[in-house]
Amino acid sequence: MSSESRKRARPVPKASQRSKKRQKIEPAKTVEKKAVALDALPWNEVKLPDMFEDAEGFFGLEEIDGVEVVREGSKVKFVSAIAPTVNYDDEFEGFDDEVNETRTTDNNVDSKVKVAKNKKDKKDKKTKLKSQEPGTETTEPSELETNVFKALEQDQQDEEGVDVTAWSKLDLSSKTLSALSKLGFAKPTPIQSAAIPEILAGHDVVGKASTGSGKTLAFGVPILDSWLETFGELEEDEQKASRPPTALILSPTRELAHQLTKHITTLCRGLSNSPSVAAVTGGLSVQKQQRQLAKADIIIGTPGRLWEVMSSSIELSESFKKIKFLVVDEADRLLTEGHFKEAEEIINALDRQRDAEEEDDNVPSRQTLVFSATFHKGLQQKLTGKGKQGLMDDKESMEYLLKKLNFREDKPKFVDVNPISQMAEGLKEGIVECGGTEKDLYLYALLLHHPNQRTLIFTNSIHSVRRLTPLLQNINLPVHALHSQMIQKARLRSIEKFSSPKSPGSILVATDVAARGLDIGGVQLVIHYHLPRTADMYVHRSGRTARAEASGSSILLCAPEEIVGTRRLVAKVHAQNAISGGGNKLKYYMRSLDLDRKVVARLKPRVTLAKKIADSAIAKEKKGHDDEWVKTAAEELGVDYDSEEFEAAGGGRKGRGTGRKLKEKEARALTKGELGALRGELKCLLAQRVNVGVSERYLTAGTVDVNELLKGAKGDFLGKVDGIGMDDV
Ligand SMILES: Nc1ncnc2c1ncn2[C@@H]1O[C@H](COP(=O)(O)OP(=O)(O)OP(=O)(O)O)[C@@H](O)[C@H]1O
Repeated sequence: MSSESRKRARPVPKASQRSKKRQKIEPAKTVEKKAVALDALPWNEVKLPDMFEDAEGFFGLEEIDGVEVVREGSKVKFVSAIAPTVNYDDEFEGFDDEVNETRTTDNNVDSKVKVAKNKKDKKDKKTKLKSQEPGTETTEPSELETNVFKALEQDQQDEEGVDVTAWSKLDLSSKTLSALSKLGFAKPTPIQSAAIPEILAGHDVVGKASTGSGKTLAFGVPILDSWLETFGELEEDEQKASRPPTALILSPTRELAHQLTKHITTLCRGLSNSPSVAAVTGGLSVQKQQRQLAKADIIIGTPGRLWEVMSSSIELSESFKKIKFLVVDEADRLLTEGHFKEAEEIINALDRQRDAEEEDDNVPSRQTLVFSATFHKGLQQKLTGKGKQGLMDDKESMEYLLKKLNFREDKPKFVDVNPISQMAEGLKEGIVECGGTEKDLYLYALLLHHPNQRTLIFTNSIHSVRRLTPLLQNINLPVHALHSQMIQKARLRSIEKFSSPKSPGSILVATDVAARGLDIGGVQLVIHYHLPRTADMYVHRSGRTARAEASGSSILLCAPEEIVGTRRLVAKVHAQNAISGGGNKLKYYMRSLDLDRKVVARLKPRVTLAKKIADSAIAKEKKGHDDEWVKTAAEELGVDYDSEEFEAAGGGRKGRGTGRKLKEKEARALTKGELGALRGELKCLLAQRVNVGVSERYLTAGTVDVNELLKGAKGDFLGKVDGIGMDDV
C-alpha cells in the first residue's frame, strides 16, 4: 500500500463521533485498511430529526463512516481502517457465489480500494448501512450482505438508464420510455421525432431519412408502444395465450431481417412483459417456423420465405389479416425489383382475406408504414400531391406497387427529414482514379492507407467477391466474403466476424447484398471497387459508414472514362436544393484523391504474386466443378469420361473466352512446389517495408481526414497493418 493511500486510510474521527461510539470500541489499532465484517464495526445510532420522531419502522437505524464498499465481480466487500470490535482470524472476503473465484491478493485489494475511493470521492456519498440485530454475530455471509448486494445491483441497474425527457413530447407510454432509457437513447433522432407521433395518431406513414438515422426505431418504438398498451398488463398465463401478431415487417435481405429482429428485441429487453419477436428467413423447416410464428407478436421476414410459410398455413394467413402494422423496410428495393413478387403476393393475400370477411370495402384496419433512405422522385411528388399525375405506368414501378399497399388513408403522411441531401452528415467522399486493370492494386494501396479500419468493399459481381477475397487474404489482410450464393450460415458468420469488436480492422468484400440497412458499428471506410449501378445504390452503400452521428469515408475506384459519369451520379444525390449566396443552384463536386503512383508501383509485385496464388486455387476449384459437371453429363449419356480427351476436343476452338481459358489453364498447371515458392516469395515481400511517400495532393485534398491518415501510416512507412507481417519501425 502506498504511503499516500495509508494517509488517506487513517480517518480522524470527530470528537462528537468518538464520544458516541459503543462501549466495546477500542481506539483504532491499525492504520491499514482491511476487509471487514459489517457486524464487527462500531455502528452509530442515527438520531432521527424531530419531524420523524414517531416514524414507524425507522427506529434502530444506524450508520458508519469510513467504510468503503468495494465490488469485485459478483462479490461485495467492505474495506475500512477502523478496527473491528470482533476479531476474525481470516480476512473477510465478502459474499462469494462464484466457485471459481480466485482469492484476492493484497495488491488486488489495494488497487480496488483506490478505485472505490475514487468513485466515492466523486459521488461524495456517505456509506450508510443498516446493521443486524445487536448481539447476533455471524462469520457466514449473511442475508444482510446479500441484500446489500442486491441493493447495489439495483442501484447499478437504475444508473444504467438515461434521462429520456427529450422523448416525452412524443407521447409515449411510461413503459416504452423506460425501455428507451435502458437502451441508453437519450433523445429521438429527427426521423423518430417526425414519424412516431404520426404513427401513434394512426396514420399511414412513408418515411424518408438518410442512412443510419434511426429509421428502425421510428417504426419499432410505436409498434412496441401499441403492443404494450394492449398486452403490457396481462398476467403471465394470459401472456401465453395465442393471439394475432401485432406487426409484420418485410425486409429485402436476410441479414437485414436478422438485424431488425435484434434491434427490436434489444429495445424490449428491459421490459417485464415484452412482445415475442420472430425472424422468418429460411434455414429452419417451414413447419418449425409456422409453430414459432403462431406465438409471435412481431414478425420480421424476407418476402420469399414469409410467403412460403404463410401460404401453406390457413391459420397463419387468418391471423395475419388481423395485424395492426404492416412495415415495408427499404421499400424502394423491396417493391420495385421483379423478384420481389412475393411481397406483392403477401400484400394481396392480406387484402384478399380482409375483403372476404369485411363487408365494408376498401379500408384496411392495419396501418402501413413504408421506410427508406431513397425514394423515386416521381413517387415522392405523387405522394406529396405535387407531381403531375400518371408519371409512371410501368407495372413494375414503385408507384404501382405502392397502390398495392392499399393505404387506409387517401394519402399517407410523407415524412422526409432530409430533403436537401440524402447523404449522412459525417460522411467524406472521394474518387481515386486508376486504370481499369489496376483496380486490385489501387484497392490494396487504399487499404494500406487506412490500416486497422473496418472496411466494406463493394463489387458488382459474385465472381469478383470470390476473386478478391483470397487475393487480399494472401496479403495477410483480415478479409471476409459476403454474397447471395453463400449458404446462410456462412453469410451470418462473415457478418459476425466482420463486426466483431475483437477485430476492428476487418474487411468485408461484398456484393450489394450488404448495401442496404446493415448496421455494423465502427465501419470507417466504404470502397466502391465497382461503381454502383444507380445513384440510390451509391447512397445505400456509402451509408454503411458514418451512421448515427459517427464519421466515415466513402471512396470510389474509377477508371478515367468513368470519372465524368460518376461525378454526375454523385452530384445527383447531393444538395439537391442547395442554393449559393448568389442565388445559383450549388453543384456538389467530388474531389479526387491522388495516391502516389510511385508508392503504388512499389506494391505491385505483392499484388501480382497474391493474385497468381489466388487464381491458381480458384482455377483448380473451378476445374473440379467443371469436371464434376461433365462427368455427371457423361455418365448420364452413358459414355466414358476422360478430362484430357474432352479438353483436346475443345482445345482447337478459337474465339471469345479462350484467353481467359488459357490463363486458367496456366494457373491450374502450377505445381504444389511452384505454389510454395510463390508463397515464400510473397512472404519475403510482405516482410519488407514500403516507403510511404504519401502524396501531397492526397493529403491536401481535404476529403480525407489527414490526421487519421497519418496516424495510420505511422511515420514514414506504409503497411503496418495488423497481420501484414511487417516489423514495426
Ligand atoms: N434515438 C437514438 N439515439 C441514438 N442512437 C440511435 C437512436 N435511434 C437509433 N440509433 C442507432 O442508430 C443506428 C442506425 O439506426 P438504423 O439501423 O435504424 O438506421 P437506418 O436509418 O435504418 O439506416 P439504413 O437506411 O442504412 O437502413 C443504430 O445503431 C441504432 O442503434
